[in-house]
Amino acid sequence: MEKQPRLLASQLLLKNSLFEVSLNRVLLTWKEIPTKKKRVSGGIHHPFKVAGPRSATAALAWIASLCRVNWMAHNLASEFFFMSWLTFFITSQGTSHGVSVSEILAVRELDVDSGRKDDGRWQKMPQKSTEAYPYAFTVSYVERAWQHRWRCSDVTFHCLEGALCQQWVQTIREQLTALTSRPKHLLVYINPYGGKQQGERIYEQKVAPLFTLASISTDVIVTEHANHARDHLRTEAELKQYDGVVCVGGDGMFSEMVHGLVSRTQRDNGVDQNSPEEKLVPCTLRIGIIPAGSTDCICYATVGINDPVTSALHIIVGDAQPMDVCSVHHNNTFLRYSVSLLGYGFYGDVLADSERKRWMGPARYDFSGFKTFLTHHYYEGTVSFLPATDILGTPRDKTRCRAGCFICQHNGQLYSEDAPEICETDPDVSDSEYKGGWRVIRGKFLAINAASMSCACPRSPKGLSPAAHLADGTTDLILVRKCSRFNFLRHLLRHTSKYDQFDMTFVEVHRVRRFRFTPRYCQSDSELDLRENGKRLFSQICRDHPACSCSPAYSSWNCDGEILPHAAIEVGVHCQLIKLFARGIEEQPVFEDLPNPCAV
Ligand SMILES: CCCCCCCCCCCCC/C=C/[C@@H](O)[C@H](COP(=O)(O)O)NC(=O)CCCCCCCCCCCCCCC
Ligand SMILES: Nc1ncnc2c1ncn2[C@@H]1O[C@H](COP(=O)(O)OP(=O)(O)O)[C@@H](O)[C@H]1O
Ligand SMILES: [Ca+2]
Repeated sequence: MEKQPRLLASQLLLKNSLFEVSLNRVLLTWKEIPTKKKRVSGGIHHPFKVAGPRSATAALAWIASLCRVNWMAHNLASEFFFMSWLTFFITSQGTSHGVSVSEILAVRELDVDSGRKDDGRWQKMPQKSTEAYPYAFTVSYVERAWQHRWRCSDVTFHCLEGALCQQWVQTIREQLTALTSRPKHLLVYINPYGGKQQGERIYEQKVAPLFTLASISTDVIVTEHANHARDHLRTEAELKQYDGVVCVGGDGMFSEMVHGLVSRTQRDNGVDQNSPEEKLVPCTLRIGIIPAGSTDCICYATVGINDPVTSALHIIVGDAQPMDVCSVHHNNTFLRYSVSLLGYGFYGDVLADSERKRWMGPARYDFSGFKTFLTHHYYEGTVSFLPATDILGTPRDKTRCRAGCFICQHNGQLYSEDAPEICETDPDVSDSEYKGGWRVIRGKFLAINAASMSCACPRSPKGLSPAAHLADGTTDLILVRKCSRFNFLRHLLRHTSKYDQFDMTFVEVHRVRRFRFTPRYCQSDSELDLRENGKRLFSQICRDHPACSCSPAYSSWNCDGEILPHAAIEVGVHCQLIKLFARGIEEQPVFEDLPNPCAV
């Protein structure tokens, strides 16, 4: 018979019950061995959950309170998850449990006599176990909680013999060492001023202990100024010694990481970033995000929640999620990269206004959003784009980009083969033209948004473009034409409800590979300075068009939370240029007889 050194099956004691514990290459399982003497009395017996309700009454009260909170928040998705969790809770009944080896975080021996684990933590041991089964080891593993949150759980097994205990610990450690995708050494940048200015505290209290538990060593840099992390990554950091880089902050901080890493990779490979047509070289190091910012949309859209512990656990287990990156150029000069939102008009104006109100923290976006909504400016210009017609998926799909997304895999392969550009015609659109596969649209726009991913965030859990994909090599170009304030409000509100924000006459959406924007009153490059010329043009336009609503000539581009210095830009998508320590949003169980709230 073939020898399987990693396979163990032992009778171990767990909370005063005997369990058969086994381990193979993919799963650690423990199953209660029924004994006639043993009788579970009083409520639901649930020996595995370390942090959870201890009796049936407590459990029901806990679930009821959470459901109530969810109901108040109108968050149906979380309720469905709770129902499925409840199913597990009742059916598990304390008899069997399984944990994927890939989700084991650590294993350590327990010094039963002193009640101390070998990592120095103290724990009270049950009296009976210590007498009969004097050796013990603890396995820490990932447990799924509500709304895509992950938590670290512990389970402690007791053994009759020391040798058996050691064999278990050693075998599990071997299994973990064999997981080559896990990082061992990380470079961490903390923005102490992001979001509510809690970055350092979040890292020290919630993340560092988990990294220590998982034997991950770190070099930590607390940034001293904006672009500190970007410049350090681009020029100084000795990247060879790290398995990944991590930022603690918001989307702006993540953007710094992307710029540092992508620029460094291009420089090392002799690629000129200033050429818009240049094929960029993908980065090998993965980026982790510990959310501590204002919007946290990258984290929310790649993990499903902006929760520091969840993100830390995704880093520890060594997840990898490829992501598209847009390059933004102006007149053959590189400006910036974007991974989430490129927004002209509404989102550009919101950002420009909110920058002056940083002291308000994350609420600045709501304040400036309200103000910008009231000003109701529109902007004239020409958008030309190259539709992505040869790929799977459209922006109006009901399917969503989720962990293991088939569309991202399929289109990713297609892009690596340099798919040809396809020319299409659409006679229905009167103000559009076609030039060599490019489509040209002129008009007055309240907003021009390009979403390379859904841009889901706590403000809009389905995002700006709910069907956008993280790694399909395209961006969804959303054009919101001039309309009444009431209609624009309806459009905005639909971002927060199940209704389709694109199903409105003044909104169109295209899945594109490249696009360009030229404002109507575009000046030659030398004289185009938004801030200086803006006021002059504003009055000129108003003189020329007395009936207009006094909109200025230019807005600014919001590029992942940074203002771009030019309005005329050219954008290209680079498929799967970077990788994150994430796996995409995991599907939550859906009950067949009920509508899936995530799918509307
Ligand atoms: C009426 C409610 C309307 C809600 C509409 C919400 C749509 C939200 C989509 C947000 C997409 C966010 C994309 C991410 C951008 C970030 O890269 C970037 C930087 O993030 P960081 O500061 O964490 O570094 N964040 C941003 O640019 C912030 C954009 C946030 C826009 C919030 C807009 C709120 C609008 C409120 C309008 C209120 C109208 C009320 C009328 C009665
Ligand atoms: N030490 C620092 N001092 C000032 N600004 C910083 C520092 N470190 C990073 N930044 C900048 O702060 C901006 C906001 O950071 P971010 O972490 O995204 O928070 P938020 O989500 O609140 O905007 C980013 O543009 C980043 O470049
Ligand atoms: Ca994409």
